[in-house]
Amino acid sequence: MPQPVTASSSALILDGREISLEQLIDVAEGRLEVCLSDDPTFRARIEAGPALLERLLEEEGVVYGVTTGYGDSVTRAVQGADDLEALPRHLYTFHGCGMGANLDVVSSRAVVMVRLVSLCRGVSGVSVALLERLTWLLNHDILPRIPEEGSVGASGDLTPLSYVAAVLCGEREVWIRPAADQPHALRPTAEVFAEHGLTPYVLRPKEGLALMNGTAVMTALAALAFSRTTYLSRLSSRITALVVQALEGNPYHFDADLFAAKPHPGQARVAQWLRDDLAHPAAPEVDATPINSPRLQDRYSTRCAPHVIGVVEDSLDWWRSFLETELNSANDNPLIDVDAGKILHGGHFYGGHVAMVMDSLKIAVANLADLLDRQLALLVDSRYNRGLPSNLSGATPERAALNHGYKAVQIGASAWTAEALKLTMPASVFSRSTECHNQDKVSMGTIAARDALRVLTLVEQVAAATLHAAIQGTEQRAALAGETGTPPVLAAFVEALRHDIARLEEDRGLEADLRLLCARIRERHWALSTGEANA
Ligand SMILES: N[C@@H](Cc1ccc(O)cc1)C(=O)O
Repeated sequence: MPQPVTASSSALILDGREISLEQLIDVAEGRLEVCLSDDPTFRARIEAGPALLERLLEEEGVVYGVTTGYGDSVTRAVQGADDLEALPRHLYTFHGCGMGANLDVVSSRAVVMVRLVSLCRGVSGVSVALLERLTWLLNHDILPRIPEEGSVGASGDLTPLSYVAAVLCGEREVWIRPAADQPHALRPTAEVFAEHGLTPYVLRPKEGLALMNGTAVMTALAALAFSRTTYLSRLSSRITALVVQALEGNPYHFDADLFAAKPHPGQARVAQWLRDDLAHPAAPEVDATPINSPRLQDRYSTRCAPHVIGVVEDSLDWWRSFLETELNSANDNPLIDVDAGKILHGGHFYGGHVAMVMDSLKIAVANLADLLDRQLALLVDSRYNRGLPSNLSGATPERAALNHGYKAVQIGASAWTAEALKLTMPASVFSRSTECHNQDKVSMGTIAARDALRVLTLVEQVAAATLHAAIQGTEQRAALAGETGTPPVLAAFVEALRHDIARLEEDRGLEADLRLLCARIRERHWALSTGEANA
């Protein structure tokens, strides 16, 4: 029996209470351990579920998935102690048909954590021993290998979650670090358990369904996508400020009075960030000279940036609300309501809310790529960039003919943007009737979440490309404008970036720079809020 980790200040105590998306991400990214509460009330509440089931079985009651076949096979009775014990084993076994790439280690951790949080609600009929096994996996950083394809997102994520159930029972493979300083590698679960003196877990009636018949994979992936989106949205605002600065754009497009007239709060927040970054608090009054700005109106990719990025910012609250409700819900079937003394048969494994969040998030995020790609197009084109070199080449005038600066980077950004936009097709509208028409309306939430993550990767690449060019453009503008110079927040940011990437003078391949910038974005390297120091 694995020993529970004792609570330490850095451990998140799980006792059936709600957790936030941020806490989930901290666990997934390995910053936070979890600890199952030893509060007797919590443990008694959990144990009451399997006890009620046992009682029902003794009285020969009928419970879906415990004394019946699964799904459409509900009409087949399963009887006899041996068959009742074998049933959950069959469930994960016949679902062992996952395909596609394996989820990475962070995603696998998130999946295990999301399932654990849900089962801790105490209405899924699992034992404390099963919760302890899941906790043990997380704290030993031993994680199931989970192939990412094969879920229709209602009946939850049956096939990918079968890999969690099978691992608890000592089967299939786990990710484990060979040594503390080495990356995770795959090994047979049985071998790893033997080394830890851990016997395979034997699932009790209903525990297979409780583990698999829920939305943990899509919710875990969605939480990771949400987290990446919050940073990308803020970074897109910073990049926009650099582009406005490099293009000598009109900073008064972000005036506070202007945004008070159309007061979407997230959009107003982006305008505020732009005002702070550009150090332009307010537009001048009409009788001041010069009127407003030498260029009255910029193109939409800068003038309307708060309106594009604002859609992301204003959606964060409802995305969070859907995802946190799903994360903290019991989403399997049937539920065991001990207080009411009821077995409740329903369809909480239907991941429609996650699907909706992911379909809309990927559309809003792909629009960030489109915005940044248009900004990059203005930067590199000497017809629009107000005196900056063609393709922002940093070469000396004598070598200008030979050098092509950001030409290929811009072509790359166009390709990544097109690919991101192409992936915005909603997944949730592609329901298929399946499993002999028992699952005749499904959510496709897991596909939506996987799409969203791919879109995010592409948009982060576009952000890296535009950022690289934008700091080059900002420096070139400063050189042209002389002492009027770069606003302090932007100057500090450019300086921080110059620790990582050199100015582009003579042509050079920028793959390594772009990969480094993408990694920096993923690790939220720069503190972007006004007033915070840059990393
Ligand atoms: N979620 C299904 C159960 C199910 C489980 C496994 C399956 O292979 C199919 C269906 C239901 O409750 O109706």
